[in-house]
Amino acid sequence: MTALLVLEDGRVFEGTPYGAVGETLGEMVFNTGMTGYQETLTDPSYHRQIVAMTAPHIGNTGVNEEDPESRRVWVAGYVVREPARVPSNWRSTRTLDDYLRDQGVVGIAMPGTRALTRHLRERGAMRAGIFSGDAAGPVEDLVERVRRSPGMEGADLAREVSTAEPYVVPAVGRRRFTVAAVDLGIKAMTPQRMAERGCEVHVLPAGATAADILAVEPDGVFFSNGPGDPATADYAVEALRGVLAEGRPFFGICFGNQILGRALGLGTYKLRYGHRGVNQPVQDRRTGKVEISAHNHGFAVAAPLDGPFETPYGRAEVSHVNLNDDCVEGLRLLDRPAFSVQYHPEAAAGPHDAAYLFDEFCELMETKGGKGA
Ligand SMILES: NC(=O)CC[C@H](N)C(=O)O
Repeated sequence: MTALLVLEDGRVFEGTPYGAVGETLGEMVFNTGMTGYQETLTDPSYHRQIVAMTAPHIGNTGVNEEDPESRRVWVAGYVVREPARVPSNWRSTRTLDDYLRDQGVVGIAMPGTRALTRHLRERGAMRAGIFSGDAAGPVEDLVERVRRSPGMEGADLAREVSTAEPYVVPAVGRRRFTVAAVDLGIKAMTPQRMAERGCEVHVLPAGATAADILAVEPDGVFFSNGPGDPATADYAVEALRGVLAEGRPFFGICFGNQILGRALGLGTYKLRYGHRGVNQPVQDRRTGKVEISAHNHGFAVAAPLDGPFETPYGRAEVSHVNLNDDCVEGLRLLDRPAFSVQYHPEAAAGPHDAAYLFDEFCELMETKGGKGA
């Protein structure tokens, strides 16, 4: 059986079905990680995106019960070059193909993942569709279907993936801090990394207001990663402004960094094809040290790179930059206890170079947060 990957600019790739058979639409992006495919599939930030893996062999270690970052697979579709024929790992309970089929994720295995990646690097991320079985038809019709689907700019998605109800992740060992974490698409490893450092993490739905957040009486506040266009998340910006006005310690990751940028009055913009993978070089501008880091973002904050700038909450600066493209990778307030990064210090499949940022959040809570240790 044939499967087709159709891009909005009319480019078509042929392959065979992988996972579920049928039709899916989404934004076409690529991920360069050599490892961590389960974490990628279950990262809520990939909601409404079709993800192509550039690593040529996917599924080698099968699927286990421990690595998912959330309750389900979120990618809208999955593109691989060659699926593993004989998955093998002591933790594996089934094959990736089975798992994708079970979760209803339409995918394609195709020889052209390298050509696809080069195309996206030149033309930028774009809308796409995978069609197989009864869904495959005349290519002109499929291109039309893709062109009629919604794009990522202007997409308000965080509330679609967030928890409906608040829940608590208990501290491992003695509780040192109470953290209010707003789930804009949070990954399981994030509260886990905080819990390991003695944080009791109260995870709140995306729509939480400043009053809801402060009602937890937190030592610190956290805003998570999440899908969609940060320019749409006015509710989160407003909630964060309330938190900053109170002077509570704040840490944000990815979408959380973009929301901090917006709360400071900065704009966000769409990158041509974004950063998705586990080997992006980010420089900490305080120390000059370079971290190899995990990324998943298609948007970025526009901020001055040439030194501190004024915001309604005092001075701020760009704390981290990406050495590949000078993109803003972190923000820090100089007069209040708040900072954020565009990349992923929790990185479950690694690398762990940026894990120190969780320690910095704990230090802020200890010195500026009231209750402390
Ligand atoms: N992982 C994230 O939080 C991604 C943030 C945002 N959706 C982006 O693509 O830039």
